[in-house]
Amino acid sequence: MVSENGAVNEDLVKERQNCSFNTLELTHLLDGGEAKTLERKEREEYFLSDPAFKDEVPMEYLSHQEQYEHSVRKACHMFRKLQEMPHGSMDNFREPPVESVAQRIKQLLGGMLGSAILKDGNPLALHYVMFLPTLAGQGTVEQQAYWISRAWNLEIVGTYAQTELGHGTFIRGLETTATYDPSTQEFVLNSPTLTAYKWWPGGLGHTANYAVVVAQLYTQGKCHGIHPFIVQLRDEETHMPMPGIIIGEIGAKLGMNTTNNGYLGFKQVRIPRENMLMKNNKVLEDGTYVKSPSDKLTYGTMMFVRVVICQDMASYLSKAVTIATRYSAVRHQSEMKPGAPEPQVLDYRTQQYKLLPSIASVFAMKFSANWIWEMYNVVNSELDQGDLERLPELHAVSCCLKALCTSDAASAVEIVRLACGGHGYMKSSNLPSTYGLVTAACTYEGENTVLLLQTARYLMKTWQQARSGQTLTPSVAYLNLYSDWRQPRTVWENTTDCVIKAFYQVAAGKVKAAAEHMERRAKGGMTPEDAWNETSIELVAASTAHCRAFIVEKFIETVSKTDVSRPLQAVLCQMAELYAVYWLLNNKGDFLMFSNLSPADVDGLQLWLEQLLTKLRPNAVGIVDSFDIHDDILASPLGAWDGRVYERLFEESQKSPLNKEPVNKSFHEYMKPFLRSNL
Ligand SMILES: CCCCCCCC/C=C\CCCC(=O)SCCNC(=O)CCNC(=O)[C@H](O)C(C)(C)COP(=O)(O)OP(=O)(O)OC[C@H]1O[C@@H](n2cnc3c(N)ncnc32)[C@H](O)[C@@H]1OP(=O)(O)O
Ligand SMILES: Cc1cc2nc3c(=O)[nH]c(=O)nc-3n(C[C@H](O)[C@H](O)[C@H](O)COP(=O)(O)OP(=O)(O)OC[C@H]3O[C@@H](n4cnc5c(N)ncnc54)[C@H](O)[C@@H]3O)c2cc1C
Repeated sequence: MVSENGAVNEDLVKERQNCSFNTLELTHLLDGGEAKTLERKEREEYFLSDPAFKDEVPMEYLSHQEQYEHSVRKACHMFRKLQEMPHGSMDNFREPPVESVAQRIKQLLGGMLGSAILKDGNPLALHYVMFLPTLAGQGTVEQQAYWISRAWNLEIVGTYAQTELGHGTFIRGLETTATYDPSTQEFVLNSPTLTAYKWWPGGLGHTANYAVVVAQLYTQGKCHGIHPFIVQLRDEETHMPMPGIIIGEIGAKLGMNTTNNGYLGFKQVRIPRENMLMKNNKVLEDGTYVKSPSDKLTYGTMMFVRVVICQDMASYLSKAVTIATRYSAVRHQSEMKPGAPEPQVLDYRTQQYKLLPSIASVFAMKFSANWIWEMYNVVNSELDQGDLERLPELHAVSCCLKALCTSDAASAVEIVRLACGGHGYMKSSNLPSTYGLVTAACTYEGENTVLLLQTARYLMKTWQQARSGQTLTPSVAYLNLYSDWRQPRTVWENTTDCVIKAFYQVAAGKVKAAAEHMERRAKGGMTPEDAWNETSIELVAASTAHCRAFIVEKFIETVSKTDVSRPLQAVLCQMAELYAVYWLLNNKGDFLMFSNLSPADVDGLQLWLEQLLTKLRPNAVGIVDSFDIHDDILASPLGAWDGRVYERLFEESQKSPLNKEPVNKSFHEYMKPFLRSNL
């Protein structure tokens, strides 16, 4: 079934002919309307048609240093083009406020355009993703006016230096100190130990010349906890490290090798008092400390990034499933029936089970990412008005959503990579590096287990409120409804209403079980902290169940409210059902324990899942086509639109530097003498 002369692969042609809905309609829905699709395509054309972004030699064949140098060149060119972008599509891009344009930055830096231009990470990403948002979120109006305009115009390049060699999660335990000296009105930054060295910040190694540094603030002999400071790291002209700054790159990693993650030590480095970001807490000239209404406002940038990561994961996963689904339509293997032609691997039920729930996950992530982005904006404007009431809820939802979106994306990318057999193991397939980018997000911006435990903390509190009969906010209101799983069981039905209810019953059951087990341990004499630690496996499970219920509900709700044609509505409903039934069956023990599901209902659910796979199979290629991902963004011989998988794989092999000469010199130097010696 190999096409000739560059024609589209015949299998893909048939798949596209058999698609039951209008793929353009779904593209527009996902982009947010036809105009947005056009804008996106214009933007893609503007960047991707530029020869300066083409790699003569694939990045994987370059040295670590060359990879970095190419990435800096491309990143600078990308942001130059951004500044020069023709009027119309990006006209307010040059203007702060930063967060209002964060969505556009996401499109550039994130899993779509960004990863097409800079395949293994962007050395300038932290400047946009964390340095600028921290200036905007933590700086006073005067600080914003000075620093944001310098950063926005790329007169300076910044990063966000929080994590240290000794501490990433426990930020109250950071060791870097910033001690106020009222005689000179300066802060003195110091790294008292090796473990106090900053470790990990993106772009810190050799790219940034400034950083927001998070350090323990000392003034008038007292420590006031961690605060953000702007520190100059390198000379603006020569780029040499400033006096007292010890700086470099941390070394090669599983992925993200061009983000230039760095280390940073301070030897009594002095900065002006005005360099402490003082929107929330302040230090006056005489050293008096003025506290803000909540210390947690200092954590605002982390919250912002956790929210945007969800969207980013949807982008990476949509690429991976597009590659694997198109490949599975083109790939033929084995015999389903004796003597019959080799079927497309997409026709194997097990292959459908790998691909279709992963495709459904893209929608689930997109819809919940949109929801949390809106909530973030609303709560953030409330915070600006001094109303902190919904901050804990936003923190709880953003923590668990970040954790589930990243861990689901990492598992699904690996599942679909394996679904491509040997070819998925090739770097050129782009699946290994996509995995590297996605799995990193399980750790950065809050390690996932730790974040799930943050949500659990909130759930334990709301559980106590539910028990005392208080009304709860919408995201946890189910705890009032389903607090007793021993209530009489009703009949199970294979309907979305019954399924949503069951997900919430499971979440409530797990929250209750964790709370009771913790209480029992405390009553038995354990300290609350020990009881928490002993119960933490169940606490993580409760948080996960809470978040899964929420994602399932948002998916089903969004699909049912979406105004689209009937054929598309049918496909979206099937996707939402598949997502729900897949996760239900994967955790059936929980559902048997806490919901109306009984063992006799499980066969029916399995059948429902299989029926959904059958219904969705003919539309698999159509759905991933609707993601409308440019071939240069997919960057994979397995996933290109035309399906010329084998020709492209062969072309890619020719780029190996080893194939430049028929005999490698190692033959003469080592092999030949060795072989001769054996004669
Ligand atoms: C452009 C699009 C592409 C995006 C892709 C980005 C690519 C860029 C690549 C990489 C960037 C990565 C950058 C980083 O990793 S920066 C470093 C991030 N570090 C972390 O996230 C550290 C994680 N640790 C923490 O957040 C915290 O330490 C903690 C685990 C939450 C614990 O904090 P702490 O010990 O102070 O708090 P307590 O546990 O005692 O809790 C105290 C109460 O505060 C509440 N809390 C905690 N955090 C927050 C918050 N952010 N907002 C609001 N409230 C918060 C907590 O719930 C407690 O409340 P309670 O009422 O129970 O007392
Ligand atoms: C690719 C990448 C980019 C990064 N970029 C930046 C950056 O730009 N700026 C920056 O400041 N940082 C950055 N980081 C650091 C990142 O934020 C931290 O790695 C992350 O917060 C986790 O901290 P840790 O590495 O110290 O892990 P640890 O906290 O040491 O985690 C190790 C293990 O301990 C467990 N653990 C820790 N605490 C608890 C607890 N309370 N309860 C239960 N279990 C616990 C964790 O679950 C985990 O299993 C980056 C990291 C990566 C991987």
